[in-house]
Amino acid sequence: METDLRLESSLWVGNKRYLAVLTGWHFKWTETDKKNRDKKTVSVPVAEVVGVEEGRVEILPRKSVEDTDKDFTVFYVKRSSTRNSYGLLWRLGRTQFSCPSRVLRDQWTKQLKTAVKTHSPLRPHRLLVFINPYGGKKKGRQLYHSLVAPLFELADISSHVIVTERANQARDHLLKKDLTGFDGVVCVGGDGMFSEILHGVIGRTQQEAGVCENNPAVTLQPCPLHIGIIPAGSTDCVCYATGGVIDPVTSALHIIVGDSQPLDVCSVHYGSGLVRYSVSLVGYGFYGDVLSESEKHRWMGPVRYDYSGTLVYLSNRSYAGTVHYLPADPLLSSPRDKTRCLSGCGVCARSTERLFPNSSDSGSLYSSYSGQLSTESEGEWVTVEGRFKCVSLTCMSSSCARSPLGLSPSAHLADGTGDLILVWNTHPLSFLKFLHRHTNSQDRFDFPFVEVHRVKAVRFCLAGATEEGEHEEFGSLSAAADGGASGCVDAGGRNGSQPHLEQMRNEEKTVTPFMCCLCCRKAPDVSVWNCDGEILPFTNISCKIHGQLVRLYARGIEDIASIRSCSQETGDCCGT
Ligand SMILES: Nc1ncnc2c1ncn2[C@@H]1O[C@H](COP(=O)(O)OP(=O)(O)OP(=O)(O)O)[C@@H](O)[C@H]1O
Ligand SMILES: CCCCCCCCCCCCC/C=C/[C@@H](O)[C@H](CO)NC(=O)CCCCC
Ligand SMILES: [Ca+2]
Repeated sequence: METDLRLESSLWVGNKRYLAVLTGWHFKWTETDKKNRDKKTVSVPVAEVVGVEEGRVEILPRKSVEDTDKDFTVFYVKRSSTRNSYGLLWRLGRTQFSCPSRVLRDQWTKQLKTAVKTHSPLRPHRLLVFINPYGGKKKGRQLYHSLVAPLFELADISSHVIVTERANQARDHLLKKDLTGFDGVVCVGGDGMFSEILHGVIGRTQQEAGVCENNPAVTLQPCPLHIGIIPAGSTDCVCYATGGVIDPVTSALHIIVGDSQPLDVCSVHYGSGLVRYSVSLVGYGFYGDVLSESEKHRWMGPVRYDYSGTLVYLSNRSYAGTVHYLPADPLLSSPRDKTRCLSGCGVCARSTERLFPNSSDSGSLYSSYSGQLSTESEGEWVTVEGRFKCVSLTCMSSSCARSPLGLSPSAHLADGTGDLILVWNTHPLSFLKFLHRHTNSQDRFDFPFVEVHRVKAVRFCLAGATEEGEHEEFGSLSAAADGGASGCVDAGGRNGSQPHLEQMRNEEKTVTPFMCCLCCRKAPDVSVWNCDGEILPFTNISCKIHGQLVRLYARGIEDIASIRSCSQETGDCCGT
């Protein structure tokens, strides 16, 4: 195949002559002088070619085509670093080539298009796009139409766009409507909008596979539809943590080239029911209180979190509880090993082999997934009881602009584990130091009142609450040998009605002390759980991490050093 696709000829860019070569994987052009000596080379991986057009074409600020016989234009990914982010910005590079003849021009465009098809099999052809017009600074619709839609058009992607009119419309659509022909789902919005898509995509997949989501012991079916995120929210934590930048053009280009980043998902259960899924934060205490306070100040927009964070910090609360956790294998990785999960991460790749052992290629999208319960041995549960400032569980680093290394800088996106961070009650100034370290690269776990554990599952109990009943449901992760499909009740999020949870919610309310407001003198005994920015109506919850349950159109955070060393130079840039 390599040899079939090879093409080599002289081409002109402006008034300079280049030797252009298309091998299987790369399209390169090298400037040559009159004595045929090589000067600089531009090399673009074929998988990062966005589009090939006949003539002299521009797409931004608006599309213009000069339909000449001997010219063609190549659009491709061009990288640049950014000052306040860890990842790389992707921009649209563009080079216009002139050929000596029309025949050669047609040969180049045909070969390039074939090479692109061959080397990026996961490129989407048809996408379902949901825009939340009210997310973040309310610019989602404008961002999509001005920056993203022209790129999708250039890449021959057809999209069905739905501007949402209510919360949960996107989730309900994914659960109920015909999704035939779509390769992926794109959300234009923030973490809340992503969460809707996540629930829709996971729920739909389990529904079609006959798997019960309520049972924490069951192995959920990985989702075939990819999810793309065009960031237009307040925190955009999922986008930041999976790419290192918050930038609509970068996200659109990752979607176009069909990048595929697996992501761990945590299911949160109460008793025998699924409550929600989470990818970034399941947090009790400080983060729950900040969220609950910030909901009163939504009108402030993204600064509501800073305002509420200050108020909650000043209220100096801590909460009693018992945390049970199931440690992950300490030989595989550790939350304090000072490594970072970067694009092509070895820890995540080895987890793919462990999670999907019969698959020869992780890119084959779970082709050998059997739907069986995990055979991994369960290990010993550990119990910790005390008073905490906060209890946080995160499946990934949860980095965001506020905290560029996140809650747990060495957490992995796709290793099948989460990091449990326990912050014991401490002096307010010590807690402030801990919080402050989230804004820089100092070790946030290097305090005597902080512990962090890499885990597969967690349970939380209010102090004094009996564990009976609840624990029987979750005591053994491998107990539900029926695959979970039998006797299952409708899971939370499936269609908006959650009758089994509604009843339990009422029961729990009768034993949960009233959550008082900040102006009361007496501090409340009980906090709330923040689950990816949603307040949970339960306190005694169980969580289980599902390795690589979904896939995003992303590739993790690119290591700037290794990209620089690959000596890529690019042509002119027509991105924004
Ligand atoms: N048309 C709509 N009207 C009202 N709410 C909506 C609509 N569409 C979606 N939503 C809901 O709005 C909530 C918040 O949206 P989103 O996540 O996009 O922005 P955000 O809250 O500003 O950002 P972040 O979640 O990153 O902090 C989501 O939970 C989503 O369910
Ligand atoms: C002295 C300076 C103190 C600064 C403290 C900074 C600490 C920042 C930690 C950031 C953790 C982000 C975790 C991500 C949570 C998201 O799933 C969720 C939905 O968007 N956001 C929030 O709940 C919003 C929660 C916002 C919490 C602040
Ligand atoms: Ca993980």
